Amino acid sequence: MNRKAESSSKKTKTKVPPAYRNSPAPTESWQGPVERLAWGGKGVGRAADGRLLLLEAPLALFPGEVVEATVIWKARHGEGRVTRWITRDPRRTVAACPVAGSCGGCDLWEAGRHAPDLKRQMVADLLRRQLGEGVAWDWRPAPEEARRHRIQLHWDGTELGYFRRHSHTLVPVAACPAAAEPLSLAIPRLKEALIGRVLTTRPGRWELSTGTPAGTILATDERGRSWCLEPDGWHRSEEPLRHQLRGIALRHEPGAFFQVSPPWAAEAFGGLLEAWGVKGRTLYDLYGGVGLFSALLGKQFDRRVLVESGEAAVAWARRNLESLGLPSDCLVGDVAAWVPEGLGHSEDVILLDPPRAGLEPELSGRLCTAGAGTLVLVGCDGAAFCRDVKRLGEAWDLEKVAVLDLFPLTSHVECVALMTKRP
Ligand SMILES: C[S@@+](CC[C@H](N)C(=O)[O-])C[C@H]1O[C@@H](n2cnc3c(N)ncnc32)[C@H](O)[C@@H]1O
Repeated sequence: MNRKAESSSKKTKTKVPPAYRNSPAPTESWQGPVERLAWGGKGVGRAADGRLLLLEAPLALFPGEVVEATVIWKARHGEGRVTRWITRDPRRTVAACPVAGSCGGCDLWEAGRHAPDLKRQMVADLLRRQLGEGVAWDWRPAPEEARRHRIQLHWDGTELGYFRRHSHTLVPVAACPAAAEPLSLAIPRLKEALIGRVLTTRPGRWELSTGTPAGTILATDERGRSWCLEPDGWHRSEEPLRHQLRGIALRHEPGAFFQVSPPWAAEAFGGLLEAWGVKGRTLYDLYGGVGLFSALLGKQFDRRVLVESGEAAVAWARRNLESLGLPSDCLVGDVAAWVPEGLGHSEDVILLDPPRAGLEPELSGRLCTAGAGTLVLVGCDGAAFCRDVKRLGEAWDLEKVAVLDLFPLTSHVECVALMTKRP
């Protein structure tokens, strides 16, 4: 093929959706019942020859529903997108969001008030399969009023909105019912300022965030520059976000990691750690962010060592814990490199809250040599969490598991384990 013919053939290639990319297999149509929900909210179906099928639908699937899907077959299983419902579960409801189904944010809108039941089933299935029948666990549902205190929007030069699921196609939004009301009301104000060139007009990501209680609104661009929304418009701001949570004050840079729904997260984690009686001499707060867990556990420990890779987060952790009168060593570092063999003494607690991917294998191995008597593992990806609990199981006994519904309307949850060191 000459160069011209080659380049024209490239131009005419059709765009393949990400879930179907790299697949040599053609798509085919499948019809059948959803047997159960797998981890992550996908429905499990089965082909006539018994092969497993993972089904994705934009707004929840209920076990027992009969659906039609477009499927591609991989080596061992199929992946399908639901295109039609043959039977619908009577619990399915109308989504209270005009862009539900097209925006990639909340995947359980049509489950309505039954969404927590679906999540609970999903988690039960995962924990039973991964950790065994005998593991008892606590479920902490989200309160009705839990809302997001930060949302990530995209500006394409004309429209402001969320990305469509599995794509970079913009879905314009004028409001977001999953966000705290002041944040939702700020969306059109941000768009107005972008259109009016009051704020930088370059296409890119914007984060809208608010503190606790929700009130002050900050818009942060990709370069980390923030503007505060005042009655007369947006003003450049260097101020941190401020949260009052369970009687403690925390501050952090806008745009940095903090719990999505801080009042509920603080209540859920704080209540749980209190109920579990987590206390001791030194707390190793690993992946510590701006010090949320060190602050929540406060005077339950004589001393805290916080390790976190973000320099700005560590600077805020130092200020936060100092203001709370909690003596702490806050260190910038990679937890996997920092954790030594034999960390801590029997009265110490190691608390780990890693990013989604969980713990690196060498880190789990080193934690198995620790001298600390108690370990708390927090994980926002259930599969990675179970894998890490099993790896740590070489030296640590699993005492308790709790699952917190920190992300209402989505199939995401936060898993927490309490483990004690075997003598
Ligand atoms: C899930 S967040 C938890 C933060 C904090 N515990 C909280 O609840 O606010 C994970 C944190 O780990 C930090 N992090 C990511 N990789 C890291 C690493 N290899 N070593 C240390 N910190 C890391 C991130 O910057 C982030 O602040």
